[in-house]
Amino acid sequence: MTDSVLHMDGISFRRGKREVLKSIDASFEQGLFYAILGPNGVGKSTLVEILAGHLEPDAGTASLFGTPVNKIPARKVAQAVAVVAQSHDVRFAFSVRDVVMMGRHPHIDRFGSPSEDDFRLVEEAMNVADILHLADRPVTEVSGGERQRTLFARALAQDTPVLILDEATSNLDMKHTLSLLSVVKEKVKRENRCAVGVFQDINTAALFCDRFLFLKDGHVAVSGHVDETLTPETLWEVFGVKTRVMEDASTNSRQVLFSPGGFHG
Ligand SMILES: Nc1ncnc2c1ncn2[C@@H]1O[C@H](COP(=O)(O)OP(=O)(O)OP(=O)(O)O)[C@@H](O)[C@H]1O
Repeated sequence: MTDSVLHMDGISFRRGKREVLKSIDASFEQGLFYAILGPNGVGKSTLVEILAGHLEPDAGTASLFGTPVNKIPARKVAQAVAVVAQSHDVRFAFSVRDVVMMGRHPHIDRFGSPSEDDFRLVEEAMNVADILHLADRPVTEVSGGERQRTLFARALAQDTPVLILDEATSNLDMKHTLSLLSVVKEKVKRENRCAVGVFQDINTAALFCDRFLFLKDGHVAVSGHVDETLTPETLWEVFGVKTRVMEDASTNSRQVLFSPGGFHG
């Protein structure tokens, strides 16, 4: 047993005949922002869905604050873990404000109404996600990126110690990607929270995350500090792409250069 916020112990998960995750061990601690990376279909979303308690592993245990997630009532899990997934499954025409208020539901008594604090957190989250001007619009009638920011705001309003981002910024413009991930990073550092994000864009992940976890063939291929793991060797091993990795002094972060034909040498 560890004192990690989230812990995966021997997690395996099967989709049909294919074993997607094969005995994965991983720990996620407070005060750190983790990036999960790897090729399409490798199991990144599956892994975070197991962490969030949305999927039951075939073997192994996912724990939240030392207790198996599947032994914790869903409402308690929702008080501790907020998830921002990609926004295509929003089907009902709730207003943007009502969707953000849904983030407060795990904290409001079943027959109670939102308190002043709930309303304040909702307004703050909408402000951070830059959607105050959309508050009364049906969420089905805003753009894909605006809907994504609504789901981001909902998770921020949920105000949990753990935040899981599943390609949460993939369809956001640069400005909103930078501002929302800055807010997440600040919460992780100032408020000692834990964030775990699935990213396709390695350079965005490198700007904000402290630790990388690369998946390949159902296993954790490489994991650790960004400075130690974000190397041309790792990117070749995991993605089969030749790259250059540069140290950017102004942001103090590593950035990857890609070339269509690959770099040689
Ligand atoms: N609902 C589902 N039913 C059956 N198989 C699924 C389902 N969702 C995903 N899979 C399969 O499980 C495997 C892992 O999918 P997952 O979505 O976790 O991968 P990922 O690494 O997040 O991929 P991507 O980078 O493409 O988003 C893939 O082979 C995928 O085809």
